[in-house]
Amino acid sequence: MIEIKNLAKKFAVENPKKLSEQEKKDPRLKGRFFHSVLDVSFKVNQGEVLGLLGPNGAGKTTTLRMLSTALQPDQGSVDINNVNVLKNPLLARQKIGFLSGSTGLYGRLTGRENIEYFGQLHGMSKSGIESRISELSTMLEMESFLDRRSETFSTGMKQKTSIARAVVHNPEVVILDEPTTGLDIMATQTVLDFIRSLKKSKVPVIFSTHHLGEVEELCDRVTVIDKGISQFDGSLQEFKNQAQDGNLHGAFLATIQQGEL
Ligand SMILES: Nc1ncnc2c1ncn2[C@@H]1O[C@H](COP(=O)(O)OP(=O)(O)OP(=O)(O)O)[C@@H](O)[C@H]1O
Repeated sequence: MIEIKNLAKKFAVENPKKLSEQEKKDPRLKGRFFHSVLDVSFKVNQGEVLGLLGPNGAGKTTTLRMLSTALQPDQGSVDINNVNVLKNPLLARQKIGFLSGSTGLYGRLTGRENIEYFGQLHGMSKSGIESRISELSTMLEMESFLDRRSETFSTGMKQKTSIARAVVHNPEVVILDEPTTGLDIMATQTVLDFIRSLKKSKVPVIFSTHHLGEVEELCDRVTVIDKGISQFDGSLQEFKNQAQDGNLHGAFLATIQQGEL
């Protein structure tokens, strides 16, 4: 189980002129600081998949980066199976598999070598890494390109390799930042099937997305972040109930409108 309580993160604004017009009008801009995340809380149980939704700039990536310990929160707590992971980032990295939107692969290494390298960083044995790569390459349909240099990869091949690399150490929780962005229909389906298989093996998954179809297909729980605040956190059915006709687009818009009242 992973529980996030009252996370907050602000960034110093180095050059106010560089802010977008939208950010200049955003109530989260207070003096020299932009409060990207003000108050985000949610919870995912064993074997549940949580979809993190929100408009552009809502604070989803900042939240996920705090969960993965890439960013230190100003406030709040992250517990995985009742262990406060923020107090122990090394333990957190063992427990969490994180796919960030911007992780680059080492172009001169093959797909396999990229994944192996991360397995080594996690202290896995050679044979453990080998059998895990074989398992992941089947699940993510990577066999045909696994031994090619990753600089030659398509977007889909890169993404599959990045996902395999993120979960090579069999993490207790998997966090994916927009895992299907830029992927074609086949690659998207493979990634969604992979999330489904994590769910089957009871690994909680948190993923951000702008695709409501993916939420309908996969998610048990939904959290909607708007302007740095979790405006909704509940089951998929509770989320659907936000709209009179149970339509996810309607539920999303109703949640955002409620937050603006
Ligand atoms: N390092 C930083 N310094 C200053 N501002 C930042 C920093 N990182 C994020 N922000 C700002 O915080 C806000 C939230 O950004 P974030 O990337 O978390 O949004 P998001 O919900 O993931 O958006 P999207 O759906 O567009 O990916 C944005 O206005 C962004 O410009």
